[in-house]
Amino acid sequence: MVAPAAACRSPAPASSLRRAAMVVTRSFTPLRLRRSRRGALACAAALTQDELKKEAAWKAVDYVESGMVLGLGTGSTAAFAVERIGNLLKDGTLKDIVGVPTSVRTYEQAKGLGIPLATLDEQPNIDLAIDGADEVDPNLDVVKGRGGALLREKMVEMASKKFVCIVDETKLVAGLGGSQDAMPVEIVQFCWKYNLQRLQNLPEVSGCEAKLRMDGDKPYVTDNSNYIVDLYFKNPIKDAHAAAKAMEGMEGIVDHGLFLDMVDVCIIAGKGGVEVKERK
Ligand SMILES: O=C[C@H](O)[C@H](O)[C@H](O)COP(=O)(O)O
Repeated sequence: MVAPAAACRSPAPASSLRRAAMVVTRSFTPLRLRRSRRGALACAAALTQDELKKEAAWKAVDYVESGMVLGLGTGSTAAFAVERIGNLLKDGTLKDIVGVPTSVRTYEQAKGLGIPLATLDEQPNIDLAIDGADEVDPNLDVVKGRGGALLREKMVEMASKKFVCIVDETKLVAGLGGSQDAMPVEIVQFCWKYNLQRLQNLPEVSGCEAKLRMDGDKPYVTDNSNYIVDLYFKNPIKDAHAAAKAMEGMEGIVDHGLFLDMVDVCIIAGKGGVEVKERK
């Protein structure tokens, strides 16, 4: 089942960007590990962050149907979804899946699991993308890219009819930038200091500290041969749409980790259970 080209998302019109998304909680499922009331308490308390990530990932795979073209996300949460898809293909529950990986890492994992793969050039119309996030705000706008895969993720997820984001509850923030951890920006290598300075001084992200991401004693290089500047905020970004627009207008900035108006469904696994939130 391949989505028609018209079904792929296009950037939201400027007028709708500042409107708060309507987000509804569609369902709340107690954790799968709960078997009895007594057991439930014991299990929930014992769940690690990785187990919560797996809960969210497995729930997202319920959206996968045979015949779909899938965007395969990157990161520790998405890896659980990729593994699950591989296993369901192996045991015959799923058939005729084609995966479009969002990083070399995910390509290697999916290939190892025997998932048939294609590039975005070969499969530009994706039915469903499943991926993790670093921060999720109440509108289901997210920060992505702490694993360095933001550019390919954004390309694949923009080309997807539906984007299901999977997180554990530690990723929830009141406003993007609020975790006081990195908001990544992918930049060209050429004169990177010039762009780092410009990012640091950009009024729309005022007050941030910009740092070149390192890999040991060398700059970190993305799958696309670019560098990453991580922006650290003391307070949440005031207007994420304005910040995104400002960065998109800068020469040498390839892309940024603000994924706005993109997530259709967010699956959040917490100690109490798994919550499914939908953007309407
Ligand atoms: O570049 C990495 C991706 O955007 C990841 O989806 C994101 O960093 C979340 O990763 P994790 O699931 O490992 O927390």
